[in-house]
Amino acid sequence: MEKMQGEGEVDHLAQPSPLTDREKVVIQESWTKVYQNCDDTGVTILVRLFVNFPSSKQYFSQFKHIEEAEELQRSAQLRKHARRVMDAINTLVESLDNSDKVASVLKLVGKAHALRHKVEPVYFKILSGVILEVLGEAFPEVMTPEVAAAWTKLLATICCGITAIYEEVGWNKLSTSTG
Ligand code: HEM
Repeated sequence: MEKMQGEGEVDHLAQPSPLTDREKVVIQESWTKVYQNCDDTGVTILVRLFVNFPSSKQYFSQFKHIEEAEELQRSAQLRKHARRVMDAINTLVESLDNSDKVASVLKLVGKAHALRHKVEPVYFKILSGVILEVLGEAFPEVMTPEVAAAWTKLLATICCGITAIYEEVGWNKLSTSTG
């Protein structure tokens, strides 16, 4: 049976302390390498999410019934979403010193996924664990313990911000009222 806990240590309920200047720098430096391989890394992350947590496919009309990793990898809808996730993370990483920009990106993503795509917020936590795992495997020389700790904090901040938007748009009320 599929595990529903994120694989990493990201806890979307605990509001992390703000990133330090040093953490911002190590995130930005490490991201440069990751973003150079944006398409491959994004697709690897999304395929891992959908293979390890098959229920996360339910929201995607074009590949929700596909099980084979190779076939998932070729899906245009998956590849498009991978690119969007990576581009959004890129904007966040570039804007670590601009809290208004970070808040507006999280608001857009949170609102669209809650209201339009109706994605359970737990999947953001699960995805964060998968991101940490794949970055650690694909870039072992970059993801030192210090860098991984900074990424864990950034991803927890993202999950926390998105969960706050879900609450703001009444996600609890909506999901309990529909059973
Ligand atoms: C950091 C995490 C994520 C980011 C930055 C992100 C970003 C985006 C963006 C920019 C779009 C396109 C614009 C829109 O329709 O709102 C999108 C669409 C979508 N996202 Fe996400 N997403 C994330 C995580 C997830 C997760 C965890 C799921 C579900 C398990 C999900 C499911 C969807 C679906 C179903 C669509 C519509 C796809 C389509 O119409 O082809 N997203 N996402």
